[in-house]
Amino acid sequence: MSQNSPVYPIIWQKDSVLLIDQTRLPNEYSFVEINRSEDMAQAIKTMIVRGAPAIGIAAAYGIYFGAREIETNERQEFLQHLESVASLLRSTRPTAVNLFWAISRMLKAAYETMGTVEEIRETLLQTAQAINNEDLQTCLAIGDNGLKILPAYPEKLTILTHCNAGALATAGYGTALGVVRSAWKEGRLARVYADETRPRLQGAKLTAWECAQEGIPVTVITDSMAAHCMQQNMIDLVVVGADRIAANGDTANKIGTYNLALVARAHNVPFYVAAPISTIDFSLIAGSQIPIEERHPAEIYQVGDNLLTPGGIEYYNPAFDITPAELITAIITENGIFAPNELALCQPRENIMEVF
Ligand SMILES: CSC[C@@H](O)[C@@H](O)C(=O)COP(=O)(O)O
Repeated sequence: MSQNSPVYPIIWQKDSVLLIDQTRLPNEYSFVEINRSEDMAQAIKTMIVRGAPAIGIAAAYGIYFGAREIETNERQEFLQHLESVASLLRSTRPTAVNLFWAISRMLKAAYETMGTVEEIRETLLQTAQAINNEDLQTCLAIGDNGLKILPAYPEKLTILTHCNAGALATAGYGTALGVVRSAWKEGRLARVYADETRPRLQGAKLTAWECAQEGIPVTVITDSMAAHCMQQNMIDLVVVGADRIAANGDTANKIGTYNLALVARAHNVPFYVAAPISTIDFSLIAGSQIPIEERHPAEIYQVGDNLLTPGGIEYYNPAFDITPAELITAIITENGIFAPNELALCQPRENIMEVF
């Protein structure tokens, strides 16, 4: 199995969590210490921690912090309090299903522990740590599975990716960037092209930073340059992450992913999604049912203190879009590679979404 990358965005230490502050990268590599559920909810909302698997892990620790915040030995009162912490954490970001998946798994662990409140707290800590550790293993497996698609392509590949689906967006290593890392380690990667990813620039700031850390050759382009690069035969394949995949394979990912998939189809460039099975929402028949987060328009009109647009105008700032399954070549998971219309074969680890 592949070796890990050195970037861990969520670190458990003694009785708090250290988050890499992703709003400050690449200019500053610093950590924020969190030990309260409300602060964890705020960190997810403000994108100190971001990326579908990472916000799931962060929310799991948030539930554990919530469990420490109530002084009671009464089981029912304790579980009720956990439910309200869960509601707060669920309200932070609507699109990435890993958030809801992780919270459900935490609540299930609490309900199924028949011991004292203190024993439930201990179970919750262990469950949060398990979610974190498992995600790292999952990403390594996705990276390894990604290698299986490479024989069909040139010896030295150029891969285009969008947003940041790297170590920073997961427990470590990454999903789409995990495939890139594995290809690099196998000597199969010539270069990765990173879309800058307007408006929050996760590609320019985070993906480029991660690649630079490990010496992976990276070229940042603006989102509007992808079609030109494909027309010039500069791109062998596209690999992106996902925030939520419906049962029919329609995939929600960072805004601009759909454009990229259309452009890739127009140029016969294969378009892969790399994601853990916890990102598949088998309760949704199609992508049209996936809730799309809308964020503050300042993300569009303001950079630092500079205003980019005139006053008195309107904005629309959806943070994600839906790529229809028919534009996706295949979905790379920890359990193997699946055609988007064959997702039922990948066997969800547990269909927890239906339990709660
Ligand atoms: C492995 S992360 C996959 C996705 O979460 C990623 O591509 C993405 O869209 C992240 O969006 P963000 O708004 O930065 O949380």
